Amino acid sequence: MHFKQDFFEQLPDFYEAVMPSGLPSPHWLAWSDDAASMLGLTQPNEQLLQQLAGNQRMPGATYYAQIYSGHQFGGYSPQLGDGRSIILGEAAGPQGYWDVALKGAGPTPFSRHGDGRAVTRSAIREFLVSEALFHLGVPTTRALAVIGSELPVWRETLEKGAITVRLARSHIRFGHFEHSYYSTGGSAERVKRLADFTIRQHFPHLDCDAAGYRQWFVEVVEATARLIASWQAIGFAHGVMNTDNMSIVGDSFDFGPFAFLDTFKEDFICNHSDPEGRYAFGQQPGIGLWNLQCLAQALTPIISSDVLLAALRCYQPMLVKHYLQLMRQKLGLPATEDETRLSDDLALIGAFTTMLEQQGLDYTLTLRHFAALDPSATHSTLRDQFVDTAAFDHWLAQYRQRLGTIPDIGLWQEQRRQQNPQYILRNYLAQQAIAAAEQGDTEPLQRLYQALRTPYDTHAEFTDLACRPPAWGEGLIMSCSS
Ligand SMILES: Nc1ncnc2c1ncn2[C@@H]1O[C@H](COP(=O)(O)OP(=O)(O)OP(=O)(O)O)[C@@H](O)[C@H]1O
Ligand SMILES: [Mg+2]
Repeated sequence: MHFKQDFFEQLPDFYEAVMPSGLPSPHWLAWSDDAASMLGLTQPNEQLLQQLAGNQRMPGATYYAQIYSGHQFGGYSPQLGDGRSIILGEAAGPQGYWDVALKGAGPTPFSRHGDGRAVTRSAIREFLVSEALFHLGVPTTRALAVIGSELPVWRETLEKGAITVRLARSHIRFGHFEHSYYSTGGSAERVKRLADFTIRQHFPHLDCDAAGYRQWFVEVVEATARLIASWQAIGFAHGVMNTDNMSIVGDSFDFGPFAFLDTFKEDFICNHSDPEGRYAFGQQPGIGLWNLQCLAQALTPIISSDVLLAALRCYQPMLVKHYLQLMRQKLGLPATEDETRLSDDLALIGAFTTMLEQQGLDYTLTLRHFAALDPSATHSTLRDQFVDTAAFDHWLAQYRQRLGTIPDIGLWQEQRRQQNPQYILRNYLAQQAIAAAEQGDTEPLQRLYQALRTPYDTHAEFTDLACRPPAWGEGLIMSCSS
C-alpha cells in the first residue's frame, strides 16, 4: 500500500498517535476482492496479514486515533474519539485515496474504560454489511478484510478478538466539528481549519470562502438526505445514529446493531439499547435532520445562521425527492417532474407499505415479485403474497391507472429486477455465518458474501439465502456490545 498523510500532517491537533497492540495467531476470516481492487491489491498474503493485524509495521503508515465528540441518544458527550480504531493514513488506489483503519486494533488514548477491541461477531457483521450496502448501491464505507485471532475478549461471554479493515473516503464525522466548536467555546479558528481541510479533500470544486462554505453545507445536507432516503428505500435500519457515527461525506458509517427489515414495520427497533425507539426505522429521516442541526450549530462560527437554516430547510424536500425516485424505480412508476404527481405517488407508495405492514409481509421478498408482475394480468405471484387480496386488488387498480401502458413488459420486468434485490443481509443469516466462523468454518460466510455481491441477480444455488427468516430469526434485535 502507498500512503499519503494529509490528515496526519495538516491537522496535528486532531488526533493522538498510537500503535496497535497486535493480535495473537492472526488469520484471514474474510477478504473482499472488490475492496482490494480499490487499493490495487490482488491476493491476501502473510505479510499483509501481520501488518493489518498490527503485528508488523506497515511501511508508509502513520498510526493515529482521531479526536471527536458527539450527541449520543440526544445527549452531548464532549470527549469521544477513536477508542478502538487506529488509522494508518490515506492509501492510494487506481481511483483515488482511501483512509485505512484497523477497527479493533487495541486501546487508544480515547478508549476510556473500553478494551479497544472488536470481536469476531461484530467484525464479520461490519464486513458483510459494508460490502452488501455497496453492492445494493447505498453510499457506505467499505471493508477490505476481517482478521480473526485467538485473543480472548470478554463481552457478555468470552469471545475472540478480531479486526475489520475499514476503507473510508473520510473518517471525518459530524462529531469532529462539534468537538472543534464546543471544546474551544465556539471559536472560529479550529472549526475553520477543519472545514477548510474537509473542503480541500472531499469537496475540491468549492472555495474556502463564504460562498464555498454555504455551498459545502448545502452539499452535506443533500448527501445526508440521499443517504437516508436510500436506507428507507432499501429497508435498512442503522440503529445508532449518533452524530459521531454520521460521516461528513454522507456514507453509511459504523455498523453495530443494524438490521435490514424482514417484515415491513415502520417502528422497527434493531438496537437492544434503544427501548424508546429513538433510532427506529421510521425515525431515521427525522434523526438525520436533528443530526444536521447539531452540525449546523457547530458551524455557526463560520457560516451565518440564516444561511444554515436555509440549507436545513432543503433537507426534507431533498430526502422526499430521492426517496420518491428510488421507490418509483422499484415499483416501475415513470419518473416525472410534474409536482402534482408527487403527493399522489407518495400516497400510492405509502398505501403499499401500509398493506405490507398490516398483512405482515416481508419487505424485500414482496418487492422482488414486481420483477415477475404483469400489471395487466388478474393473477400474479405478487398478489399471491397478500392474505387480504381485496385490499391488494384495490391498490392494484390505482397503481394500474398511474402506470398507463407498458410498451415492453419483458424490459419493464428486467428493470424491476435490477431495482428490487433478491439478497439482503438478514440478521439471522449473519448469525448463522458468524456461528460457523466462530467454530472455524468460514464456508457459510463466504457463500453469504458471494450472494451479497450480486444482490439483484438470481442464483439457483443461493435459494436458501432469499427466504423469510425462521421464527427464531425474524426481526432479531442486536445488542450494542460489539
Ligand atoms: N471496545 C471498545 N473499547 C474502547 N472504546 C470503544 C469500544 N467500543 C466503543 N468504543 C468507543 O465508544 C465510542 C462510541 O462507540 P461506537 O460503537 O459508536 O463506535 P465504534 O463502533 O467503536 O467505532 P466507529 O464509529 O469508528 O465505527 C467511540 O468513541 C468508540 O471508539
Ligand atoms: Mg462509532
